Amino acid sequence: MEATTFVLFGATGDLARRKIYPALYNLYLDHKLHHSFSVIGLGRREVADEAFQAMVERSIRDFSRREVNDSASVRGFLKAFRYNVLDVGHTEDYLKLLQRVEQLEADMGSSPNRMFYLSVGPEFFEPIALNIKESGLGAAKGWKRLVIEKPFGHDLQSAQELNLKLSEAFTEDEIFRIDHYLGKPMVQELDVFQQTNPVLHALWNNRYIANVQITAGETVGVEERAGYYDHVGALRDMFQNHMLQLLMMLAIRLPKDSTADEVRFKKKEVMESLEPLEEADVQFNVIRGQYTAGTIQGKPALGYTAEPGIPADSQNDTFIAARLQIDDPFWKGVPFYIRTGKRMKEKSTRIVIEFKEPLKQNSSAAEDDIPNLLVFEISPNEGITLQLKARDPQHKGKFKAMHIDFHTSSIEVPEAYENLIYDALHGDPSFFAHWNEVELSWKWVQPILNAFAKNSVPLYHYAAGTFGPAESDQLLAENGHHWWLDSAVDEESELALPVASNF
Ligand SMILES: NC(=O)C1=CN([C@@H]2O[C@H](COP(=O)(O)OP(=O)(O)OC[C@H]3O[C@@H](n4cnc5c(N)ncnc54)[C@H](OP(=O)(O)O)[C@@H]3O)[C@@H](O)[C@H]2O)C=CC1
Ligand SMILES: O=C1O[C@H](COP(=O)(O)O)[C@@H](O)[C@H](O)[C@H]1O
Repeated sequence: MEATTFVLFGATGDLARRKIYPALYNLYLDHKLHHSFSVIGLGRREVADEAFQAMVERSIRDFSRREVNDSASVRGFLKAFRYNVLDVGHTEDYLKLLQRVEQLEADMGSSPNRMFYLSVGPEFFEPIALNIKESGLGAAKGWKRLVIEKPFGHDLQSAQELNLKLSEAFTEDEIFRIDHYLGKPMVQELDVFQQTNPVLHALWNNRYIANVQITAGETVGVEERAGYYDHVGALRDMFQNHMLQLLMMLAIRLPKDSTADEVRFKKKEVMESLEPLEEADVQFNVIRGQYTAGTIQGKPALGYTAEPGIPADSQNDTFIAARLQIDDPFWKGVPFYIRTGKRMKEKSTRIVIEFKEPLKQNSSAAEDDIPNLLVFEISPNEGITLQLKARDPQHKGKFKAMHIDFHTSSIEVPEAYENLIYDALHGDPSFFAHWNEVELSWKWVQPILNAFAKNSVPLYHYAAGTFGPAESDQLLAENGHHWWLDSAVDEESELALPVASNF
């Protein structure tokens, strides 16, 4: 890794405190940062370097996955941090920043490699990129990179406009669009499992797979983000980016040791093969939901429209489930079911692959209740479970579920932001969203946005603490399928996902 100046816009914000500083600290502890690595934090408020370092220290104490108890390490880490006042719209602030960056590079004797991280509201992405160009901050001899947070646009047109503007200041190779789901370790493993394991490689197609189910359930509601969330909804907040990225990562078929370019090319192919949804067909393939009052883990939860800051007549989607089809030789005929929602029964992101059962049509209904599944637990717990249908030795003629399990402990596993920041520092774009993917995702989602905007799709309600509206079950039932493992939290179920002993 080369010496780098990490220029952080939005250094006093929530994301920086909760994710970016803890990630940098863990990279530092793992000796994954260059000894000349330095950070210049930016924001409008006046903060002295020492006060900024104290803020960073608080953040790592509050949010690092590892205990912070070695004061020498903490001091060594904090030495890298400085702060400058910068208002996004003030061109003179960029010139002051340039002076400071150049001075720092000269003091450190390091090459002018600059990573600009935009941890600010999306309305600032464009002016910042253009000011970086015009101030000369982006004109040094070393490399420059732009790391940009979501949301990347509000719809297809705004995303295209934003991309055009950014490309005036940065080339595609220099833009690293963060989708933090791509940084989750289990997501980064998906292509490896499929490429390197001959069993999985052989089964990864429509001959053996009946359907794929991708769920990202959250127990939280809108929290303090009512203003943002009510204009965005589950479709833009989670589905267009994180959920479609999970679909791409699962569906790509890669040769061994693929390059970043190959990964991105294959992901683009998946998106191009996704059967488009006409606006008139949205109602048949997409379920729009909104939570009402309910109970989550024994605690009462307000309904969405009773949340502070949400209009009483809001039609916003807090849940979405969709049925998608990939029209390529590997996946044709395999439905991909995707759902995500707030205020659901459990916090869990997982992918469930249900295998076909050749003899199913001849078997009894009871036997049909035990499918052969491969489950990738992505977060907050991480693991893989293979559920096999087995004979029940205690009940002759009956079957039961047998589980083969692997789980990891969250302390050992790097946080998504550690992986992503490390990759961006190394210039590895494999786990960042290429513009092609982002544009194709918006294209696929646009008819749904249109249908929602016209209210031509029903808004179904679900009680907080459930798995979403009953209509989402119906969506799968139409194809003879069933959301598996919803019953994982139901102790009486035979399909209970075993709790890993080493968590
Ligand atoms: N928070 C999260 O968990 C996540 C956030 N994101 C994205 O990350 C980005 C940042 O989010 P978050 O940290 O929550 O936002 P916050 O509102 O907490 O922080 C915003 C930051 O921007 C700075 N800022 C605001 N206005 C200006 C301005 N005119 N000039 C310079 N700096 C300014 C603020 O500093 P000051 O007030 O000192 O100017 C502050 O540091 C957003 O794009 C968000 O969508 C993405 C995923 C998760
Ligand atoms: O990007 C977002 O993701 C979080 C969920 O992330 P996770 O890593 O906890 O699964 C979601 O709460 C938020 O609304 C969304 O903007």
